[in-house]
Amino acid sequence: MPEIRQNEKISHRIEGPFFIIQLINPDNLNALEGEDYIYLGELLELADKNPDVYFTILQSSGRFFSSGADFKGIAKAQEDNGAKYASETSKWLSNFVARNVYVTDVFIKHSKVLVCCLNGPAIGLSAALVALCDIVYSMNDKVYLLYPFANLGLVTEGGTAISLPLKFGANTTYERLMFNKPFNYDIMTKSAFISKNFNMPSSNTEAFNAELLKELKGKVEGLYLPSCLGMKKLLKSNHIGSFNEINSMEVNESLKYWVDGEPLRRFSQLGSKQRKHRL
Ligand SMILES: CC/C=C/CC(=O)SCCNC(=O)CCNC(=O)[C@H](O)C(C)(C)COP(=O)(O)OP(=O)(O)OC[C@H]1O[C@@H](n2cnc3c(N)ncnc32)[C@H](O)[C@@H]1OP(=O)(O)O
Repeated sequence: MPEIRQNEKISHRIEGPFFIIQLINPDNLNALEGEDYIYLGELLELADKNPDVYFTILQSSGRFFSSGADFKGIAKAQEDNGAKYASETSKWLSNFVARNVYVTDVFIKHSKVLVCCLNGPAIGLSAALVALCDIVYSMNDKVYLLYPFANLGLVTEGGTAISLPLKFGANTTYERLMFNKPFNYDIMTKSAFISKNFNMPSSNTEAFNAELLKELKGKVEGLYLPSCLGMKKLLKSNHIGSFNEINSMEVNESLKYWVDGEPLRRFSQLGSKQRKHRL
């Protein structure tokens, strides 16, 4: 495997045709900073380039899959002033646009089958990446996806302006996004977003990950795996153009919100617990 730097919040390994990526920072509910999302993207690129890999598996740890963008990281970006950037636009192009567009693009164009082991809730950009996966399994019925853009002064990102209507239907998407409500387990099962619920207790994510991987190993036995990649390519071709277009539109639309400063005010309230998401 080609070398890649280490990241203390994300591990990876290869087992047979599976490239397994695991979020390993349960203490802050697997929140990710900008650099972590870039690292995740780089791992996906490694999996993409490896001819022995057919499935990229996303696992997590603890009680949340991921609570999204780390508000401490966003505060750091705000302090990132000095002579480094000529303007607020320049700062947020670097701290937001470039990162978001990159990680979303890597997920959109990924050629291996993307499997998400959803052990718990996912929020924000992380939830957007879950919605870009090809197959999702849940640990139990406590899982949900929350896209709190309306509560944070943001707009859709990570391709959600297209992935959510495609996967959950347009009206459900409008209602959940406009009023900042989670896509809960019932919605996810009604729309067949979740392929199987493993019905395991929330305290046992490692057992869920192990059981799911064992099941996947059984499922791929005897298959001609290049067929899986060929089918993924064809299935993806239905919407790839729209995903690429929306990725660019979303970040460009968001930029003015960052420059205006409303997301920062709201992320800071979230960090100091003056603001909460209604769940
Ligand atoms: C690049 C810009 C892109 C933005 C898109 C996004 O991703 S927007 C989404 C941003 N994320 C959020 O809005 C979620 C924020 N977190 C919460 O609302 C709550 O923590 C929760 C997820 C609803 C869980 O609440 P609960 O009461 O169950 O747990 P705690 O709040 O006590 O959290 C436990 C510890 O984890 C820390 N933490 C949680 N989320 C984040 C986060 N996003 N960033 C940083 N840290 C996070 C939390 O602070 C607690 O740590 P302590 O040290 O114990 O205080």
